[in-house]
Parts: sequence; structure tokens; C-alpha cells
Amino acid sequence: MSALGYVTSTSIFVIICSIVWYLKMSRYFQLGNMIPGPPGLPILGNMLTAMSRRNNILEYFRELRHRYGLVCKGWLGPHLLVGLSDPRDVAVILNSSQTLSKAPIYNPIRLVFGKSLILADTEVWNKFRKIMNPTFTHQIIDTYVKTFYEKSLVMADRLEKHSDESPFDMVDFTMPCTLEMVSETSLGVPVNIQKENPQHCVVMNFPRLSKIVTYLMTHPWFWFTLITKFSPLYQEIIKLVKPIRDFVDVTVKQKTYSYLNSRSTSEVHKVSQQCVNDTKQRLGFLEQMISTMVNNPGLFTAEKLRDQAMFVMAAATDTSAYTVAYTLMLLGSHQDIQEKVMREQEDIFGEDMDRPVTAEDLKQMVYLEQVINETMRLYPIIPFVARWVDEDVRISDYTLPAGTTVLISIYLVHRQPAYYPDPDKFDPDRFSEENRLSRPSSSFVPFVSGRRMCIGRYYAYMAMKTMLSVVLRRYKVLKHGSRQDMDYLQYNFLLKMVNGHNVKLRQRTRERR
Ligand code: HEM
Repeated sequence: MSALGYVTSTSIFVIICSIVWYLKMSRYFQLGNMIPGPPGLPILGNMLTAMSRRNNILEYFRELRHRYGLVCKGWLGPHLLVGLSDPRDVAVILNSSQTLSKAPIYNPIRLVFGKSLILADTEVWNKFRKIMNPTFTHQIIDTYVKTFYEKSLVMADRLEKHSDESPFDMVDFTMPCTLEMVSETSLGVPVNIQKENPQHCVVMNFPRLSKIVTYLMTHPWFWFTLITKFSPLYQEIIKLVKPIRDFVDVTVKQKTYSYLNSRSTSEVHKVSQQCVNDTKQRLGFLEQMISTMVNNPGLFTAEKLRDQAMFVMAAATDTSAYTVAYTLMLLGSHQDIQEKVMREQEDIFGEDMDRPVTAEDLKQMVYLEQVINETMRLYPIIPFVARWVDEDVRISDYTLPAGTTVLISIYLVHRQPAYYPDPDKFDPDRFSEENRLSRPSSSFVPFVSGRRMCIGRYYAYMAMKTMLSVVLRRYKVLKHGSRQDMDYLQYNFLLKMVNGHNVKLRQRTRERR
């Protein structure tokens, strides 16, 4: 072919590609622009405003909802981002098979957790979730209650030095406790962090890691790992993650070693197969994963197993620890509600207020569960989740084109006056059975819903109720500060209080226990 012919055919190819790209994108832009949202700059869209407001993102979202309604779009360069806070739209997204994938905004999390469950693409996620589901059944979790109780008791003992009514940050106590719980139950390896090492690397390094990851998530160019690798933050992540990975590595190796030594491989396989049908025989999370890995060479690597274990550990530790702290803060501000919780505890434990908690007791703590739910409504520890639209999806009045990132604002969904009149008021009666059934289930989604819903929901309720029951039977939470103080929130992947989760405790008198 002559040079002229070469240039001509290349030019034709480029023109055709440009037309195809334009046709594809013009529909994307057209559908996106039908959705209300703030005006943006050429090319950059709303990127600069979104970044400048990243430190008070909750307030920014509140303003957008107020101005543009329950569906609001923004452009990050050519990328469409749609925020939803109407429970009906949220139900569509969480239940649709077109929106099961996680959006690229989550990419920075990969630097911490690799390709664990939360980030896996749909096919890999399906595979892992099938293996993990039988290890999180009610029957298995009920057997963990003894451990939940023992760990909570250690926490209550450690709290004694703070029963002098001076304020302290409750998370310093709840987090080592939940970390011990998950290490001993789901990972199956006992640890003694609360007494020996409350400043454990998981407790110390995760807060900084969440801060860095949130920063990267709110700067879209860091959604590309290649770019992030040039940032000094990348080196910091590696430094912070290393001791946590080492801790989980040791745990996984220890478990694998003891498991393989205690049974022959064929026995392991037999038990693993029985798990599918026999609920009594089911294995814990890590044992089941090890068994599956050993018996299905090539299905996944030890590194993947480590990432899954690390994610489960992180997912179980922070979420429950902060939620328990929020609950205690709210009970301090609402003494009448704390009294009602105590009456329920007295009904269950009678004269013997020091006796251990059983799974049956926890199921009777209906009012305490209402209190936890109302806490999670006001302070959902994961205030946003993001999904990627694989194929066009229709919500109430708009079509979200394939390639859109959907941001579900759990925080705003939970404060919809249409479902929660006087939404900022703390009122656990909203979760009485009658009131709960009068609302669509998608108006309360702290664990999201649908196929990618939190696997640890039941685990979390049982662990949190145990912690609260043990602490509240021993200590009265005193009023400290005002409810308005609890409005100073920040988004660091999790929803946290700017000034810490401070409470004041007083030991209850024997007669009251
Ligand atoms: C108050 C406690 C908890 C809350 C509010 C909570 C909330 C959530 C939410 C909202 C998600 C979905 C995230 C997303 O789609 O982006 C999630 C996922 C997950 N959570 Fe939880 N969680 C809690 C406790 C736990 C516990 C105790 C465990 C384990 C023992 C756990 C394990 C997981 C796992 C493995 C996933 C990923 C599920 C998947 O993608 O299939 N969580 N959690």
C-alpha cells in the first residue's frame, strides 16, 4: 500500500471510531443531562466543587438534595455520577442484576484489601459469596455468643478505670473488643488484644488508612491505581497495611496448619461437603475457606484467602465498634430511653443481673434492637455505597445509562421526613414492629439489601447486643454534651464524630444490678 493509501485508510478508521464514540457518548450525555444537578464547568464538570467540599461531604449532599431533589447528578469530567436518596430508587438499584458491580470510585480500597469480596467483580464475587454464605448462618453465629460475652466482659472490666464520670472515647474500648471477637469466631484464632495489646496495629492503623482511602476516592484521578502509585500516599498505605497483613497472614497460616494437622485432607473435604446440607456440621468462615482452597486447587490462591480474611476482619471490627459507641452516646443523652432498656434487661435477667448472656436472651432484647436500629438510622456507619451501572437501568423518572456511578446516600435515605417525621429526633419506637412494617423496607438500609447485602448482619446484631447488655448492666451512661454535638460528623469511609465518641460512665450500685 502506498503512503497516501496508508494515511487515507488510517484517517477513515479514526473518523469511524470518533463517530461511534460520539454516538455512544452523546446518548450517555443526553440521558445524564436530563437528571437535575448543579451546573458544571466545560470538560471538568463538577469535579472542582465536589473536591473542595470533600471535607464536609454530608453537608454538600444535604444541600444538593434540598436544591435538586431525591435524584441528583454531577459530572466528574465525562463521567456521570448520580446520587440517590429516595428509598424506591434505592430498592431498584440494590435489587437489579444490572447494578451488582462495584463502581471505580472503590478502586483505592483495593490497595488495602486486594480483590476481596467487597471489590470483586460479579463472577468472582458470586463464587466467594456461595462459599461464605453457609459460614454466617444463625445456627453458627448463635454458637459465638459465649465468645461475644467473654470478650464483652473483658471490655467491661477495662472500663472500670473510667467509671469516675470523666469523659473518654468509647471506641478505644469497643474496637479492641470487636477485633478479638472476630479473630476468635470467624477466623477461629484466639487472641488477647484487650489486655495485652489494646494499641494493636489494626486498631491504630485503620483510622489513618480510612482517611487516606477517602481522600483518594474523592480525587477521581486516584481511581487509577497506576497514578496512585506515584503519590506519597501510596507508600504510606503500604507501610500501614503491612503489619495488618502480617497479622492476618500469621492467623491464616496458624489456622491452616492446625486444621490440616487435626484432620487428614480427605476428612477436611468430607466435612466441607457435609456443610452444604448439615447445619450442625458447618465450619466457621476461615476453616471453610481453607477447606475449599485445599480441596479445589486453582480455585483461589492463599493470597486471595488472606485478602478475604483481612476484609472480614475489618468489616466486623470498625462497623460494630463505632455503632456500639454511637448507641451509648445516644443513651447518655436520652436517659428515659436508657431506663427503658434497663427495664428490659431486668425483665430478662431478673435478680441475677451479672449472669452470662445466652443467644436466647439476645433474641428477647427487642427494645435494645429497636435502639440499635434507631442509632443506625441516624448514624449509619457506612453512609454511602456506590454501584456501577452495567446496562441501562430505569429508576423513577430517569434512565441511568450504562457506565454511570450510582451513589446511594444511606444517610439521607434514613432522614427522609416522608418516612421518618422529625427525622433528627432519636425515637426507637419508630422500629416497633407495627411502625417498621408501615414503611418500605428500603427506607432502612444500614446493611444495604439485595444480593450484595452485608453478610455479617446477624453477627453484628448479636455481637452489639451482647456488648451493650454487658456494659449497661454494669454502668450507667451519664449525660455528656448535647445532642447537637453529635451533628459534627465527618466522612472517612465510615461515618465518624469529628470530636471523638465520648461518653461518661458511672458504676451501677449492686442493688440496681
Ligand atoms: C454495624 C455493623 C455492620 C454494618 C452497618 C455493616 C454494613 C455493611 C454494608 C453497608 C455493606 C455493603 C457495602 C457495599 O455494598 O459497598 C457490608 C458488606 C459486608 N459486610 Fe458488613 N456491616 C456490619 C458488620 C459486619 C460484620 C460483623 C461482618 C462480618 C463478621 C461484616 C461483613 C461484611 C462483608 C463480608 C461484606 C461484603 C459483602 C459482599 O460484598 O457480598 N459486616 N456491610
